[in-house]
Amino acid sequence: MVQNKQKSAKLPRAGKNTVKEPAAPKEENWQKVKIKGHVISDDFGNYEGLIGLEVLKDYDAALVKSSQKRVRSKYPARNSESDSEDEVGATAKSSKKARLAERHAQKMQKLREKREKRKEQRKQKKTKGKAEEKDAEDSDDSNDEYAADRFALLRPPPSDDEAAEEPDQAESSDEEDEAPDLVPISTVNGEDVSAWNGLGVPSPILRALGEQGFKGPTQIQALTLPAAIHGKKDILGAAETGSGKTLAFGIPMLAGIMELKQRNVSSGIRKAPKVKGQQPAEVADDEHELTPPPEELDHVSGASDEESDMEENAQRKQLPLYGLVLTPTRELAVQVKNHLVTAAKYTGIRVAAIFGGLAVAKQERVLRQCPEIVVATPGRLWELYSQGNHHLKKIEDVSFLVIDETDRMVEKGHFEELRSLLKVLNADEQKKQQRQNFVYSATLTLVHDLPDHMQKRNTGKRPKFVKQTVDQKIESLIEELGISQPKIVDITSTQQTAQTLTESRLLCPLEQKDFHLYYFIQRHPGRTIVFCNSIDCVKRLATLFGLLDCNPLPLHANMIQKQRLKNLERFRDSPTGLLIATDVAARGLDIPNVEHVIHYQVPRTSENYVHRSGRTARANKHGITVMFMEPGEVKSYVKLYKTLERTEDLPLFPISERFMGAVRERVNLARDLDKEELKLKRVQSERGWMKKHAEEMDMIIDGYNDESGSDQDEDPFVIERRRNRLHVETVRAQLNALLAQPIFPRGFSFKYPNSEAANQVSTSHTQSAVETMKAAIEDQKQAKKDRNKRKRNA
Ligand SMILES: Nc1ncnc2c1ncn2[C@@H]1O[C@H](COP(=O)(O)OP(=O)(O)OP(=O)(O)O)[C@@H](O)[C@H]1O
Repeated sequence: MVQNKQKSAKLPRAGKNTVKEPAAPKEENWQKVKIKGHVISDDFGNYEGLIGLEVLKDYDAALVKSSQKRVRSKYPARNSESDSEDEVGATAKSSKKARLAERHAQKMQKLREKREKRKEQRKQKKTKGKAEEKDAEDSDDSNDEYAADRFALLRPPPSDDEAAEEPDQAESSDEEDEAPDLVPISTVNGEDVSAWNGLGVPSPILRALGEQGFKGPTQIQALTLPAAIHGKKDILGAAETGSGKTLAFGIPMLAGIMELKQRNVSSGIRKAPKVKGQQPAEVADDEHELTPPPEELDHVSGASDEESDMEENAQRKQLPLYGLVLTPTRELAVQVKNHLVTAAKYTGIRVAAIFGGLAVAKQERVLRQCPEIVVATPGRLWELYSQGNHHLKKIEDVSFLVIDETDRMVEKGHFEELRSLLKVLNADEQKKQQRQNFVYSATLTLVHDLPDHMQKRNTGKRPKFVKQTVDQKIESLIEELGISQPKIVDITSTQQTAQTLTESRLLCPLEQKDFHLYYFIQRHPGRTIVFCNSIDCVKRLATLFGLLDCNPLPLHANMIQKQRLKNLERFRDSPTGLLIATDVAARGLDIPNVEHVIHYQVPRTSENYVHRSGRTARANKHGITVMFMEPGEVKSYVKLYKTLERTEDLPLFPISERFMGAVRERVNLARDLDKEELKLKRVQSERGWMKKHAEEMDMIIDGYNDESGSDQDEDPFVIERRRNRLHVETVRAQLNALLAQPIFPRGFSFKYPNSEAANQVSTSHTQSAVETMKAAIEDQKQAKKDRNKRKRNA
């Protein structure tokens, strides 16, 4: 249903790196064209025939763009500032109810006029071009190659003077009421945001995006928004870390909720498949009184001025829960909630986060407000749901389900509660079909080699076990989650990590890892996350680097939740912050300007490597990752390297031995201090224990009961404690004296030998870690070329 010329051009297929930039439209003259591939009918879209195009697996975005221009001319761009001024003025003049009623009456009047006009036009058209139309349809139908469900009628939205459309579509013009939300706005605060137009982003959301400085969609957003907003399709999206996946599901969910509210429907963004003799659960009512646009509802606090608390509670109990977002970690739940709140600023949609570690009573209070979107970790959600929480009971009817970091969430042995939740969510087939699902992760399409024990059993001609393909992985996800007909967008590169990330590794014996870490932090100050494989390792490093005055902020699952969130806040606030964390911080956390990610230990899985590394180099910024490897970790590194389909070893991060002496001295002193402090604590706690028991038994033991006794000096415990304390103070004084001196003097510049290059790499104190590494990579390349040249000449 595109023009003949476009028909012959191959439409891009969604798939690994296959989604291409759209070509410019060639002709404006639209007509029916057959399209190969699956076409989903447009249920609730506002761009009429366009939707057919947008929901196509292989749709051509160029066509959408050409139509978009027409839409703009129909709804000329508004100046958002002057609009908002008008609105303020209007609010001052009339009461809210009167204004809404007036607006509604105007809309209905317009709608009636339009319908009349269309009917008139249709009549005229029918008598004129009946013969022509029939011919065209006959020729289409006679072609057996295309089944009926593979057709879509695509045409630009009608302008006032244009011929009319298909009767059934004209009859369903109640959806035109939603058009004003899609009126494209071109500027927000003087910034051009027109790049968002045509994707279906309602203007209140666009306004909030513009205020955040998001001038246009990221690639994953551009590729998924039309199918999600217009086509109401389930989305399975894989894109690199930091590429804007949160808004790729957040925007369609908010847009969908706005639409449901306008239609005054509490659930079911999609029409349920028709079953003979059965009415769909909820049908949008043509003549239903429109709910006020969300931005005009005083959702959170305003309404309570006029209503009593009880009334308000009773009303809120009726408020639907439209969207549910599940995340694997508590910190991610908080972050996603914050992203959604910012994007929903002008929609009046309320969002809450529910997660473990905080008081249940507090979260129940939050839920009593009946937020329209709940972002949650599966454990706490299931706990509250099982207890019969009134608002969470509504998850059975949610219209939008997001499973963020899906591959992690469905991992065997994790998040058992997710399976229970899915059973509840998918219990009713009709509700399941009506729900729109979003499944996103940076490593959704990463597949693993068979584990060693399986490979060993693969003897003989017919292998017993075969590696799962990407398609199989996706199919099993679709089945497990109960998704129907998703649009799959995979734009991850083969290397899986962000294009702007510089990757490197550092080889050193186990006991030297601390030296190298301290060297790195001192040499390249900047916001750094150090990832460890265990909580014990995090604790040890946090103590050691605390003694070295690096102000480390630990983050692991055994910390109390408030402290976890506080440490993240502090890290966010400090430009040279040092976060030492387990993989609890590996996924999804979006902390701006993280410059370095250090894998203190080789990650256990390639997914962890990709996600840990993805805390830097986000949103097209540059960043570096350094993987510390001791000889015992080489095997894990090789496995990781194979899964990530790397063909070249990660380059080595350059270290200057010249400064390592000073580094070792400090780290060793800090280690001593740590040991001595531990000893002192142990002696003290032992003494406390003895004293307590002595008191309980009403006994007097020399040296334990009273320190001021005359024979105290003879007490071996007191003597030992005094000696320890003295030693601790001496070591601390020594360390403090050293720490007062910079290791790398300001203004220095030096050359360090590169283990792979014959020549030396020069650096200066101002050079960042990324620059240092890039220079080293260039040098290593040059050295390799020189070596090959020498070999050829020899
Ligand atoms: N259209 C946009 N323009 C500019 N910045 C954007 C846009 N969309 C999102 N961002 C910003 O990009 C950053 C990364 O986004 P987000 O956290 O959604 O990435 P992600 O793909 O979910 O990453 P991860 O895989 O690590 O979870 C955020 O700071 C977000 O505010």
